[in-house]
Amino acid sequence: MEKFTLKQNHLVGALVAAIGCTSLIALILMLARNNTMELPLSFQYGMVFDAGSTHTSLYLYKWPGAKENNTGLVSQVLVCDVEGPGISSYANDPPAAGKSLTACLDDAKAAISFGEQRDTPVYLGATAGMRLLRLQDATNSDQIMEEVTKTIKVYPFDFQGARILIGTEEGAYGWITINYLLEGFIKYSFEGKWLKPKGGEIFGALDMGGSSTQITFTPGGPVKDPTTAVRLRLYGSNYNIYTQSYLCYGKDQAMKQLQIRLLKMTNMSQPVYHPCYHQGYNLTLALGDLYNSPCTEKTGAFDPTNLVTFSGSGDPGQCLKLVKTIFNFSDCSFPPDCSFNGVYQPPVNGNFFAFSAYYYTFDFLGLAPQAPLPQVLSTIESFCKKNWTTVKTENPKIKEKYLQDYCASANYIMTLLQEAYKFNEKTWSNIYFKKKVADADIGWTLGYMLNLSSLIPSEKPLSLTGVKREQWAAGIFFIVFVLFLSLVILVVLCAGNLNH
Ligand SMILES: Nc1ncnc2c1ncn2[C@@H]1O[C@H](COP(=O)(O)OP(=O)(O)O)[C@@H](O)[C@H]1O
Ligand SMILES: [Ca+2]
Repeated sequence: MEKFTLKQNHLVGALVAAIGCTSLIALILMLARNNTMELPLSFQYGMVFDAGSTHTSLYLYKWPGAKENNTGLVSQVLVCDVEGPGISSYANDPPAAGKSLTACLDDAKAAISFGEQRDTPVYLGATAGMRLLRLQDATNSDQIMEEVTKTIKVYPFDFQGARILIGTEEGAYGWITINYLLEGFIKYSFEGKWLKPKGGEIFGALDMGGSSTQITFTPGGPVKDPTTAVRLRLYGSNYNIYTQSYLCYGKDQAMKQLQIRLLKMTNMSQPVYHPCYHQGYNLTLALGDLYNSPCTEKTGAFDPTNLVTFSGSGDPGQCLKLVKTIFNFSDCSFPPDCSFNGVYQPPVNGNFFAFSAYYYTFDFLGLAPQAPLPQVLSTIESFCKKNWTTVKTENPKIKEKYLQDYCASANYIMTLLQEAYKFNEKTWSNIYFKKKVADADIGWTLGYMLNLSSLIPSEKPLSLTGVKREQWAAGIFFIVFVLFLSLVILVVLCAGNLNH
């Protein structure tokens, strides 16, 4: 009996020692794994060409590599401004559109380590300038897209395609960019958990391009026109957004529309007085340059070489009146929920970022991101009344192509925001005129890349490393506890054996 108990004790002892050893190995392995998690992370890169109607820019982004890719950690590394005009301006020389991109591609290549280049996705998205060109000449727009594709393919990146975005995408991706950068969808908390930010606010997006303009927001009620609704599932939550893109209502096409109205009103008698241009400013254009867009098409014959001169009269009241004539505020199939031209829009809701030409115009006028409405109105009025010589001498460094239009574009912006979108004295303060959020430019490019590279999952990620911190702590605690218990049992067994 005694012999048998002793044998049993040895057996139990061996078993406990084995468990102890296994626990010790597990502990060492877990600690080692934790150490590797603390090692500096490698980065992955991605880039997007924003081929706008007036200008192309390349945005390079980076984020920590490996498993950390679905976190709120994508940041902007560089922006490269392509020399020359937008790609749609190369209608007569498509290969030149491709060539224009090489300097920026070289810059991006220099910024990415050799080993990472092949894994770097590159996208090119063209917007309203190419939408307009496609309407005029689809073959020509295809040629330009082919040429930019050819150029990018020469580089050692992972080219993901060049395409023309539809207005809905342009609006929705701008909205995703803003709310991603604000961490409005999800936030990585201090305790290492993914949380939906409590009371975290979702911002709307107001984008003013050269050829189109977009408004995107989460409405307070249901969307009555399904063609304007976009459903998104991001990090386990559903978002129903309203988005609308207005082709021909970007800043530059709107400026052309004003010129056409004036020409029609004045019956071509020269010069044509322009109330939105400063006194003393004269602009002479060939009719061919005026009627060259689907937004300003002329019915009937005309001589494209004929010249027309617009002469500034610097009259802000008349300018506002003129601006209103390019909107139709009377037709509406969803009364009273229309912006203009019969387009449905629910009442604006929440805060908004107004970027691109909205920002440039307000920034030029020296207005703060949230300048009060009366200050905005008086600033615009006094600026429009300045004569051209004063405007030029006060702003020697500003390009004339921008300077000539700030009065007109400010009045255009105010009419669009107040009369069309229906921002009032109360909701005006919900608009922030901004260029950047969290050190990244506001625009559709980041949202586009996040979506196409699956960097924003539909469902909530478990945690940063795949193992929650509490689970990891519980594991360590359990192993240490088993080790301690094994030690106690061994000591008890040894003491028992000695007694025998
Ligand atoms: N410094 C500036 N001052 C005023 N306007 C600017 C400035 N820089 C860019 N813009 C305007 O911003 C707009 C950018 O539009 P863009 O992205 O090229 O066109 P789209 O988005 O319609 O394809 C254009 O109207 C351009 O004139
Ligand atoms: Ca744009």
